[in-house]
Amino acid sequence: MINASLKELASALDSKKISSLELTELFLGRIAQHNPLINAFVTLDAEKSRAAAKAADAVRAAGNAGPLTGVPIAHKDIFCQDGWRTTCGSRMLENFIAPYNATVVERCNQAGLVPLGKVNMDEFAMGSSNETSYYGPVRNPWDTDRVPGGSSGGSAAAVAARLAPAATGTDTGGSIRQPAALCGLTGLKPSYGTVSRWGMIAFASSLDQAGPMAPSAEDCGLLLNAFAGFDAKDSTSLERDNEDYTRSLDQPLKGLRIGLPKEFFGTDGDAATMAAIEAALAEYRKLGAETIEVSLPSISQSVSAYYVIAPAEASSNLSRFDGVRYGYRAPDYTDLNDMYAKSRAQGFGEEVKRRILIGTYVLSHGYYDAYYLQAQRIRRLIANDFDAAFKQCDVIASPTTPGTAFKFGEKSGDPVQMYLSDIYTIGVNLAGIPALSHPCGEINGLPTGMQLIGPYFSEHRLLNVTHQYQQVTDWHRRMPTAFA
Ligand SMILES: NC(=O)C[C@H](N)C(=O)O
Repeated sequence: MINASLKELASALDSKKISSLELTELFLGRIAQHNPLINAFVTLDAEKSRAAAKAADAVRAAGNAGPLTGVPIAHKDIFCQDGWRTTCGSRMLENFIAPYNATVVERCNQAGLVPLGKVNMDEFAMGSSNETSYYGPVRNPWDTDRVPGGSSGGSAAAVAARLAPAATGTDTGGSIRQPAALCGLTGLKPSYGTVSRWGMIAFASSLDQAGPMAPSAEDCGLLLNAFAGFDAKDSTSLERDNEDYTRSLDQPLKGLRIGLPKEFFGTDGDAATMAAIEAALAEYRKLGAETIEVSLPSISQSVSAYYVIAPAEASSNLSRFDGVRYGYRAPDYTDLNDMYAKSRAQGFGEEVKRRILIGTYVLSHGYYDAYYLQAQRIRRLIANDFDAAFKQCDVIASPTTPGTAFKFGEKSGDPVQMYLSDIYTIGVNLAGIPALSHPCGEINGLPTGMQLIGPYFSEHRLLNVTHQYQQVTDWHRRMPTAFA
C-alpha cells in the first residue's frame, strides 16, 4: 500500500480494501516512526487529519467520491492552512496560525485529499538544500548524510520515504524540480498563472508557482487536476477553461521531437549525470522520439538575472514582516524603529537577510537601471530563446541538476555554489513556461532526474511524455530500502 500510485490508492478505497481513515493511520504511523530521522514534517495535527479522513469516507459511502477522495497528502509549509501553524520555514512565523486556506489547500480539501501535516522547507523558499530552515535541515531518505534539495525538501523527503503518497510544492527557480530529482520523484512546475498563488506565502511573485510532487507523472496529473485553474483572488491567475491534465497520458511518442540545448550539454553536469541523461534519451528514442540540437543563447545569464529579480521582489514582499501585525516581535526594544530592526534581525535567518539586502540594493536609486532593468531585459531574451527553440521541437530535455544529492555543509558556505544547483531550472521560471523533473537513473545509490520543458500550457504533453517513459522504466517506483 505504501508504494501504491494515487490511482491504485483510490481504487483500493473504492473497493473497500481500506478506508481513508485506515490509510491515514497507516501514514501517520509511518510519520511517527520515521520522521525523527528525516525531519520532513514540522507540524502534525492527527485529530484534524483523522476528521478529514472520516469526512472523505462519508463522501465515498454516499457515492460522491472524486478521483482522489480519501487519499492523504502533505502540504508545504508555505501554504496557509486554516487553523494550522504555517511557518514558511522561518522563526518569523513560528507561532503563526493561518486564519484561512490557500486556494491550493482549499481545492485539495474540496477534492477530498486528506492533509497529513505541514512539511519543512528552506526559509521563505530561499535555498536548494533545506539547510536554511529554522526548524532544522531535512535529510534525504536515500542517504541521511545528504540534503534532499530545496526549497520543497520536506515535500520531497516525505514522499520519497513514503510518509505521504504525494505532496504540494512551490517552485520559484527550481524548488519543485531540484528536490524531486534529488529524491527520486516526479515534480511539475506549471505555466505561470495556472495555479493560484492566493494564500501561498510570497517570495518572488512574478516567478512563484505551486505544483505537485509524487512518484509518477500520472499522480502529478491527477493532483494538478485537483488544484489548478482560475482563481479570482489571484490577479495573475489566468482565465482559462479547466483542463484534464491526464487526457494525453496514453498518447504514443512516435514523432516527438526532443530538443537538446547545446548550452545544457556542456560541462556543467557531472559525467555520471550526463550518462544517465543519455540513457534516458536512448529510451525515448526507442519509444519513437527523435532528438535534435537546439540553442538557448542567453540561458547562461539566467542565474545572474534570477539573483537580481528574485531578491528584488523578495525585499518588497518580506517588508510585511515588521513585527507589528503578525509574526515574530523582538521582546526588548526602545522605540518603533528599534522594534522593526530587532524583530527583523532576530526573526529572519542569514540567507533571507542576504536576499533582502541584495534586493533593496538593486532596486535603489542609481542601481535600478544598472541591475534590475538589465535583469528584466535578460529575462525577455531568455523567454525569446525558448520561443525560438519550440519552433524546432516539442519539448526540451536536460539534466535537472548538475549532480546528485550533496552532503550537508558542502555548499552552504558558498552561496554561489548553492545557487548553481538551479543552473538548468531557473531559466524556465524567468520564461514562465512549464517544466517537470522525472527520475531517470541511480548513481551510487542516489536518484537522478531528467528535466522536460515545454511551451506555455503544455503540462498535459510533459506528463504524457513522462508517463510513456514510466511505462517502460521503473525508476519512479523505487524507494529507499531503509523506509520500505
Ligand atoms: N525557491 C526556489 O525555487 C529555489 C531557489 N533555489 C532559490 O533559492 O531561490
